[in-house]
Amino acid sequence: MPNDHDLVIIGGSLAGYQAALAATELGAKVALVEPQAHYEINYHHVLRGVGKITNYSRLGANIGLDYSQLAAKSHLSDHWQETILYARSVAANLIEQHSLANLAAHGVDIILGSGEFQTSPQLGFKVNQRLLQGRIYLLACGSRPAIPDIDGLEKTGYLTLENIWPYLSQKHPPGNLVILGGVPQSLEIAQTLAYFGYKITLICDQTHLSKYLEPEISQLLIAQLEADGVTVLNDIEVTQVRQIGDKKWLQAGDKAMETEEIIIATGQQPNVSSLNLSTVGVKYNSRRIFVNEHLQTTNQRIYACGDIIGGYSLTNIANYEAYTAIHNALFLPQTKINYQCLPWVISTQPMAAKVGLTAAQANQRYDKSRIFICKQYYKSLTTAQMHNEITGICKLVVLESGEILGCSIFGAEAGELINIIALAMSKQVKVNDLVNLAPAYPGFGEILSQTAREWHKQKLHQNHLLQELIQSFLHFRRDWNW
Ligand SMILES: Cc1cc2nc3c(=O)[nH]c(=O)nc-3n(C[C@H](O)[C@H](O)[C@H](O)COP(=O)(O)OP(=O)(O)OC[C@H]3O[C@@H](n4cnc5c(N)ncnc54)[C@H](O)[C@@H]3O)c2cc1C
Ligand SMILES: NC(=O)c1ccc[n+]([C@@H]2O[C@H](COP(=O)([O-])OP(=O)(O)OC[C@H]3O[C@@H](n4cnc5c(N)ncnc54)[C@H](O)[C@@H]3O)[C@@H](O)[C@H]2O)c1
Repeated sequence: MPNDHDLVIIGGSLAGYQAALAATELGAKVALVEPQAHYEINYHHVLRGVGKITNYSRLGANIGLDYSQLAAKSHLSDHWQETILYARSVAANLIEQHSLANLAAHGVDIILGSGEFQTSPQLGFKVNQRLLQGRIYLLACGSRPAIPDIDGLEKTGYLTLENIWPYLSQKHPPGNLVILGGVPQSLEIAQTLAYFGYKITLICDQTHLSKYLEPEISQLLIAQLEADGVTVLNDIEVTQVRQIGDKKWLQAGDKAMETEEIIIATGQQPNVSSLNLSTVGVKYNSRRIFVNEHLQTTNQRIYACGDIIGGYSLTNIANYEAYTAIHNALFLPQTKINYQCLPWVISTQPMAAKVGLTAAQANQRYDKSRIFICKQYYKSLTTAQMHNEITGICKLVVLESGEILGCSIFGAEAGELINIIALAMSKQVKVNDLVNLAPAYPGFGEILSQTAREWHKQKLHQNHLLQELIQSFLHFRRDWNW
């Protein structure tokens, strides 16, 4: 029996949206199933922009400008409601830009609702009494918070990163919050709320905030969060939670603490329960759906992308996976997923950004003697001094051949700079080419060429023969005026 659609996409987030648009533009017949009319926008990026303003007025006051009144007046908690309203208006614009109506206008068959797979009479996805029959299916249904098994937590109640905004938008939100878990979004939200005068305690059960960060960047990030007013308790596990009166009480290591609300941010779990996946032979566990390197699930006609396949819970990664899946689904499943050159950021202020391997990961994969670690600090940059953005570091992990294995940056513009390295890595540009980059001056791009130059220095330092050769050559030219 012929299929009605080339592709049926289940889930209409940004990744599902982009996949539907890309496939339609290629001429495919696409249906998209999504239970909600609007996709969710998180406010914290917009709020952080406003939060920065007080930081600037504080800086003005620090250097003796008559900003003291402004700094005092602009205590942001006084303007919380207005700022939330502003964030909502930005969100509304973004929602309109990525609306399902927009997709429908491009010819995508939009079905509002949630459904399930069935195998009889043939493979299909049943939603609102309608059976969608696609040649290929793409699962992009995302994930939801995974709640840790902590004594008393279910009874006491909690919020998650997904449902905090309606709660925090109330007229008198609580001023004292505990965030449990060090995922990128929890760090960003902790810092943003601290800008607005919230008393935030961030608890993470590991020594470093994340296993993906270079240890020195993790330390700088913790120091920055603390400087912004977040209390960071790392290497501590929360074991018990209780409600006492109108307060919540937590046992974290040997510390007992009281808070008004607990926000859980300890990882995600895939949205799989309602899809009837076992009937169609799609295997999964509590963390993810299993996919091969072409993003096919254990049923070859069903692909998956984004948070539902676990791994990196980030929008840019979900979008990359969506494009790869579309390509494989519509044509031949030949393109392999490769995360090596994909950048990711933690959008704190300043940002932490990374692509490729950390030094520790490189040391596990290669002989240590073949690896060069090049570091440079932001304080060495003219532009960093000019803009008072001197907190920061850039770290490059390079193979002896000059191949760039990875880069981690913490500092101003890190989220943009990392894209240059990601492109360099994907095009196999060597570290030498970064030395010759000649970035605009003054500018933060200088940190890349300065860090790359460290590779030259280290190479030369190691090679005594070359050092002597260069010395003799220069000596010869001086003496012979040649
Ligand atoms: C608070 C928060 C802040 C974040 N901030 C950032 C950030 O700043 N930068 C960044 O890169 N990443 C961020 N992320 C992560 C990012 O949102 C996800 O990695 C990304 O959205 C994953 O895309 P996805 O398509 O897999 O899933 P989702 O975006 O979760 O979308 C899944 C979609 O599927 C739909 N759906 C669910 N169940 C079904 C079903 N049964 N049938 C049909 N449809 C279904 C949902 O309604 C939803 O529209 C943030 C996440 C959170 C929770
Ligand atoms: N963390 C990052 O910097 C980062 C970067 C890129 C991608 N990701 C992706 O984000 C997702 C989650 O990342 P992860 O592997 O770091 O998180 P995870 O799921 O292993 O744990 C989430 C966080 O909560 C903390 N935590 C868990 N239980 C706790 C408890 N009882 N008390 C206190 N803290 C507790 C963990 O230490 C960790 O910081 C993964 O899909 C990962 O691939 C994370």
